[in-house]
Amino acid sequence: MSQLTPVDVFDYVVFGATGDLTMRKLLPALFYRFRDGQVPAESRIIGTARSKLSTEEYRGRARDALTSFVRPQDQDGGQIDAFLDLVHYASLNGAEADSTWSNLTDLLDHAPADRIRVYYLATAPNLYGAICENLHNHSLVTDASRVVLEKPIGVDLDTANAINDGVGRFFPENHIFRIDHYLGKETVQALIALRFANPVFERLWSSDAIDYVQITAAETVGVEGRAGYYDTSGALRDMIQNHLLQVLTLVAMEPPGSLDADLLRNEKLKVLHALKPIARENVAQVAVRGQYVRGDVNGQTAPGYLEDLGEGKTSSTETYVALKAEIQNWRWAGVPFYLRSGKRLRDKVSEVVIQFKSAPWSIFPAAPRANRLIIRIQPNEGVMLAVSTKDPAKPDSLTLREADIDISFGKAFATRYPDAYERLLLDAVRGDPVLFIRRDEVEAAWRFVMPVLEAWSADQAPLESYPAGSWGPKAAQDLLAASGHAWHEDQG
Ligand SMILES: NC(=O)C1=CN([C@@H]2O[C@H](COP(=O)(O)OP(=O)(O)OC[C@H]3O[C@@H](n4cnc5c(N)ncnc54)[C@H](OP(=O)(O)O)[C@@H]3O)[C@@H](O)[C@H]2O)C=CC1
Ligand SMILES: O=C1O[C@H](COP(=O)(O)O)[C@@H](O)[C@H](O)[C@H]1O
Repeated sequence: MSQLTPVDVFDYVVFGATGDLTMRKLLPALFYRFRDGQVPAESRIIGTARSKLSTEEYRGRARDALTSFVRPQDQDGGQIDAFLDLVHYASLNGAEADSTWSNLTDLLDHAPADRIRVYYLATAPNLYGAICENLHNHSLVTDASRVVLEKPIGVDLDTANAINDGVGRFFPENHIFRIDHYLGKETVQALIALRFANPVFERLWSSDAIDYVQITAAETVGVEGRAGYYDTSGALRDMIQNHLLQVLTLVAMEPPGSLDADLLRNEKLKVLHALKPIARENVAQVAVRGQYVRGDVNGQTAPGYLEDLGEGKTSSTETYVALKAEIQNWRWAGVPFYLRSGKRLRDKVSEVVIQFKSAPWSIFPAAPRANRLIIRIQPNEGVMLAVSTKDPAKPDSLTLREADIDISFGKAFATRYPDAYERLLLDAVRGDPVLFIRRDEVEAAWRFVMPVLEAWSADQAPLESYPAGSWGPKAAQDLLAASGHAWHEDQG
């Protein structure tokens, strides 16, 4: 069983409690932490949404969600019943001042004033400001209250600022927890450990030894049931502005003075500030956008994006992005960071590839391949270092062959990998913001991607197509080939 830090009794109030995120991620995550003994018995999980449901009806929905999204081997009936006893429901429209707020206040007024209260906003982000204002006006924001904001924080810099201003009027910054679930992934945190607990890597971690870096989040799924949201977003907003830039900051940041949340986030922010601004007129040279068309995924024909949207729909929303980022500082000058993310690609894989430079001179008949460090975020979590070694199949010569020093976390640590939300949901209860995004980080990330969004909305760069089940448009290979580089899967 996992070793978890005890937390105080809390009330977790989820706005958007009937939605996909709550059902698929939040309730299962809270259930796992309850099962593992971290949730004190007097705590409550209070769902709210406009749907008129009784607590019993909501518990029925929550039970269905747990049955669908908790691993069968973890579905202990007694534990699920005990967990559901903590669940309550209050029907209300969070965006309307005169809605049925008494359904919520009646529940919360029973709790001691100093009980930890987490308001988790899992609704459309344009409601965040109004919900916070209504919480305030109904005297529901106590000193022990915090608010968790789901992504996306806005669709551009201006809307992000409006959301942050709206929430910031009622919650101080240190009570605002902006979630990026990539930071909750064990392997993303393992990246921090790899870099700063192992000086052997840190000594090599710069342009002295590193040629280029690739950060990939590839998915085989399409837009599933979220086409309405996705078509207004696209891959740049959905994945690059947040998850991939966050991973980039962890790869590139200087060692913080400690694991203190602000010291760590200060270092991440410096990386975002050091990103070379992309001029609108250069977008086509450093960024590729694509949209999937009908193709073959694992032997099955998969529809194209427009078919996924529905008959007769047209759209120029990108489902794939590849981007060349550069960091203007002493450590990273001259080292491209290639980011890419897409839907309906060949494999589901999220990884960081550190491509080291070649040896300056080879004494072997065939030059050794440069070393490559791969941090597998998911699946097959682990760290691999590709090294050249003597080929034992050719005993008469010093012929080289590549082999991996392979630490598979699954083999090394026989433990269940918790879903990212488990850690983050309970970190918010503990008031620990280290794995959450500070407002200035959100703004810096938006500032970086804005010229790309603007150029694309003005059609200043082509929208490439790629077959479902491929690795994306050819233009993404060309982006790297222009500098003599190649994506991991093209390296042979
Ligand atoms: N689903 C996912 O995988 C992910 C989602 N997100 C983000 O999480 C948020 C929620 O997403 P998702 O669950 O998919 O969305 P859904 O559309 O499935 O759910 C939205 C929820 O909000 C409720 N709601 C809508 N309006 C109001 C209102 N005025 N007052 C109170 N409740 C309201 C809805 O219930 P009702 O109609 O009954 O009011 C419903 O429970 C979004 O910001 C999304 O971008 C982020 C990452 C992943
Ligand atoms: O935030 C999001 O992330 C998921 C991918 O998450 P992962 O943990 O499976 O890598 C993505 O499917 C979704 O579109 C996006 O909103």
